[in-house]
Amino acid sequence: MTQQPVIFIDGEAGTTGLGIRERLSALPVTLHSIDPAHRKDPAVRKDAMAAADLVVLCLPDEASREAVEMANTLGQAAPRLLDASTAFRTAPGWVYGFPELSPAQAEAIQGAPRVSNPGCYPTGAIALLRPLIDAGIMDAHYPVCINAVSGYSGGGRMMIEAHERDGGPAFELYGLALEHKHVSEIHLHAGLARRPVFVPSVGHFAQGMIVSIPLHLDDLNGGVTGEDLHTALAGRYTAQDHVHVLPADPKLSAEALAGSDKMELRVHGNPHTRQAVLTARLDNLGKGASGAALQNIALMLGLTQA
Ligand SMILES: NC(=O)C1=CN([C@@H]2O[C@H](COP(=O)(O)OP(=O)(O)OC[C@H]3O[C@@H](n4cnc5c(N)ncnc54)[C@H](OP(=O)(O)O)[C@@H]3O)[C@@H](O)[C@H]2O)C=CC1
Ligand SMILES: CC(=O)N[C@@H](CCC(=O)OP(=O)(O)O)C(=O)O
Repeated sequence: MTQQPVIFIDGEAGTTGLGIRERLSALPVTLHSIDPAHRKDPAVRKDAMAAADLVVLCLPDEASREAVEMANTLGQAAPRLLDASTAFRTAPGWVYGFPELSPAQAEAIQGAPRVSNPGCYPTGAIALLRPLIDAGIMDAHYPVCINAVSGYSGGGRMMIEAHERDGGPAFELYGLALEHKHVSEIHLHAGLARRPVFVPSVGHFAQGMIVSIPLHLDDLNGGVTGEDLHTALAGRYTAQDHVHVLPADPKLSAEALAGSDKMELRVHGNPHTRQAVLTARLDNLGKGASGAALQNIALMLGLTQA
């Protein structure tokens, strides 16, 4: 009998770590767990890293950087790494773990020693923008503005506790200093030349997300219509299991995909006003975090999800 690959989730008890652990039953792998009482003990974590083929880091950014340093000290015995934090998403030497990014990306992830799992908001924004820029429909200098709303689980354990214990706020804009940690990731991987304006928000619901991007069609190239945008997106994702391009819907609830690892893209165009709104709907904990991590784990280990 061939041995199953061994996975260690550093941060297994956190929101993202738990989501990945639950999903691992869909893959033929062995999970190497450590005693939760020792979850921050460097010696115990280093031994677990040495025992693993793949380590999934589900830690705050600074702890992720320290974990990578720890893995580096293992030299030849260092495991492959998948990092769920923001720390390495634009870093040289890391492959961006969004398999649908381009036709070559899944293969790049398969062979990569270090993969960064995308952010939840960037997953939606990049999925909408990158195909339009690659197709020459949107100029890379287009002044992109991105609005988004997330469920409170996106803020991790602290925000979950604040909402579930104290009950609010019902809806809150944040990131209004326009320096949200996801902007550089969107800027780079969407292929934009100009820094986008990004306005995130959080609502009093646990899971779900909508990313929306308003467009003036006359400022795109070639007199395009909403149908042209739909065709460009649909053509790009036709063979993808996790990304679906659907007809416009006059109303979208952010919670509809809670518990799912899929993402829905739509183009809401108005031919009279020559305007459109692109939307991506996903679960911030699904395709926005743990579901995407599972896709990357399967690719990196050459496994098929059950
Ligand atoms: N929640 C989300 O929607 C998403 C989160 N992410 C990213 O995933 C990462 C984890 O986030 P999330 O799961 O939400 O966070 P949580 O706060 O829910 O979990 C983080 C876990 O890491 C543990 N931890 C903290 N510091 C260390 C350390 N030095 N050594 C070992 N363990 C440590 C924490 O333990 P303790 O609680 O005891 O401190 C906790 O169990 C973050 O980088 C986040 O940005 C990515 C996509 C979406
Ligand atoms: C609602 C909320 O607070 N969301 C988080 C983003 C979720 C997250 O942690 O994103 P990463 O994938 O980059 O880790 C935030 O805006 O910081």
